[in-house]
Amino acid sequence: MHLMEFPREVVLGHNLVHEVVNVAKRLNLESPVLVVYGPKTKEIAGKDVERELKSSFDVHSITVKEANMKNVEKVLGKIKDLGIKWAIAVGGGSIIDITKLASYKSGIPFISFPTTASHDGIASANASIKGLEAKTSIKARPPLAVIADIGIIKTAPRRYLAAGVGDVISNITAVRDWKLAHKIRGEYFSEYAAALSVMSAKMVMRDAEIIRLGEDEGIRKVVKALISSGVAMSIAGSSRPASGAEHLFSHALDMLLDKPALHGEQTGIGTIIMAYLHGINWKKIKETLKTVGAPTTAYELGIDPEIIIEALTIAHKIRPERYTILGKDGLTREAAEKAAKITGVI
Ligand SMILES: NC(=O)C1=CN([C@@H]2O[C@H](COP(=O)(O)OP(=O)(O)OC[C@H]3O[C@@H](n4cnc5c(N)ncnc54)[C@H](OP(=O)(O)O)[C@@H]3O)[C@@H](O)[C@H]2O)C=CC1
Ligand SMILES: O=C(CO)COP(=O)(O)O
Ligand SMILES: [Zn+2]
Repeated sequence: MHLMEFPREVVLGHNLVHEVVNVAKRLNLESPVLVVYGPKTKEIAGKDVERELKSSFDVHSITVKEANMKNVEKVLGKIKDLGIKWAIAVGGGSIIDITKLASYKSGIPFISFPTTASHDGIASANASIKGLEAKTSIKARPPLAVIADIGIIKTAPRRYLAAGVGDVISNITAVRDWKLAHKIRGEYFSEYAAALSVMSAKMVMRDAEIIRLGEDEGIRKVVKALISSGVAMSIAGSSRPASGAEHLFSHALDMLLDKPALHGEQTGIGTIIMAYLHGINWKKIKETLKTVGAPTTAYELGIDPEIIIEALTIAHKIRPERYTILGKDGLTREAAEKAAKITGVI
């Protein structure tokens, strides 16, 4: 059986803190609600969401930070102890993932209230939690609703919007890898999921000049692309349409570094290199990332070139069941260095 679940409502616009109660009421959500935020996102929007909800619901809140199992358990504990009926995640990818997994494990719905446009987990059904045996995302459920306030997302440093482009542009190489796995390994391939995923990437590439400005129009475009990318993953029933070898490279960096760069920054650079390996137009990908202000070199990423090479050589081991351009044996050190040098990443 292949169950596809999607958000019931996606609200995109301005001053949406006031809209949270209306959305919750339309979805027949009841008290008590748990608001989940991080230390920063509490100040950015969390407290306001909490205040607004208090007019109609019994409200509890919790501050968490890193997306690890300890924090998921903390949120789960609150949900169980307080008999929470639904949750709302106000934050970046980490806060959304913690809430997504806790809500899935406890069987309650959650609303996604992103404060950045930096990742395509906003509307997706999977959660990335660190410290698990799986170094990649695991299955959960998508949010019941997404409320994306452009004014709030605009307050995030520009770096986050550029990272969002890096996460969406990954779809180009992810779908190439998926097609390869379909041809070579007979893996299930969804034309619809692949088409939606590639379209999202192509649209941000086309609109890079608008996105670069960091104004409302560009933010809207990135948010829509991130949501579409999440929907493509739900259609596929896995992160396949949005995660190929470029994501394996990013996961490898996460393993090797105490302080990795932003997820989307790393996947963007991974896309340049994997596009080169696929023999497609990697220069166009690099140009798009440059245009939106995303890093395109190890130096800009703040990562030692040696670590880039190492990540490229170990990436294929991270999710061996997902066939990619890296093949079963991965890149030799020489091949990794060459690919990184030719593309100007190191
Ligand atoms: N589930 C999925 O399908 C996917 C999941 N991911 C995951 O998402 C995570 C990456 O998300 P990302 O958003 O890049 O990073 P984080 O969620 O880790 O956020 C990084 C920092 O940005 C802060 N922040 C959030 N919003 C704002 C704002 N408006 N202004 C200023 N600072 C802000 C956060 O604050 P605070 O400290 O308050 O939290 C945090 O300190 C990774 O763990 C990745 O694996 C990525 C793609 C897909
Ligand atoms: O980040 C993701 C999609 O953008 C999720 O990918 P993974 O399943 O590789 O963690
Ligand atoms: Zn990603």
